[in-house]
Amino acid sequence: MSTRTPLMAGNWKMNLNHLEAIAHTQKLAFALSDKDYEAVEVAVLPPFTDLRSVQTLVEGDKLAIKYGAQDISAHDTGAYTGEISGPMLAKLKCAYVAVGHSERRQYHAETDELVNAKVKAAFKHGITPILCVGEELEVREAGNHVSHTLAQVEGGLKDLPAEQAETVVIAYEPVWAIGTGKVCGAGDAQEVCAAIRGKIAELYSQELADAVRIQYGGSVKAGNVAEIMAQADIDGALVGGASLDADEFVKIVRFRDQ
Ligand SMILES: O=C[C@H](O)COP(=O)(O)O
Repeated sequence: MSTRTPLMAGNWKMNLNHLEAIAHTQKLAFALSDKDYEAVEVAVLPPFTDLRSVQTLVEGDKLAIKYGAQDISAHDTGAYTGEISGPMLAKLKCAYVAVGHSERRQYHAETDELVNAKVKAAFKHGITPILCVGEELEVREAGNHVSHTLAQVEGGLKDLPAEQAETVVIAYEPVWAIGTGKVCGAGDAQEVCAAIRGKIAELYSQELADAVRIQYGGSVKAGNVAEIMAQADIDGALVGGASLDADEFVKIVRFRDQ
């Protein structure tokens, strides 16, 4: 297990309307205690339409839960119908934003170049990007998963100054393990996460790479989180489906008890 503070983030994807978001966040807040927040940073990534409600709840009740968005526009303002900008997310005091999630890459044809622009847009507005990377099944079967993922890391971090790179969060999510119930073996996940840290060391320095948090994502549940978190280069989880069940997500946050 690493010495970096773990980040457990629930990516709700396109689930929960704003009323459900309030109820869900309240349930998490009720279950989690100071002891949990001392050991783990907890974040939720609701849909855009829920963010104001979650912000109101978190600020009103002074909750320690962090929140963020699932995507960000590369542009600050302008004629970009349907997009949500960094200044808008900053105004909602988002701490995090997922960038380059495989579902954005797959369904919205996001390239490494666009993902890099979004990473920079997040930092420009004081929001920490969670840069998502990972290979499709055919890439893994061809044995190219490490080089594929490292190219995404390099593309996503291109021209990023060291003071920003050291605070970025990387989420390694093998696409074939997302929402499928197929978990990447903890050792296999560790292999790629260690390679990601090595790539960051090559791009910046070992000291900087040692500070970066790398999450694993892909069918994380209470039943497998302890083994995943036992790996030296895994510093948290980006949780999809299981984060929609408050009791399950709390168990994931309490991975040391599982
Ligand atoms: O962002 C989260 C990941 O895509 C993982 O989703 P999952 O936990 O439903 O497999």
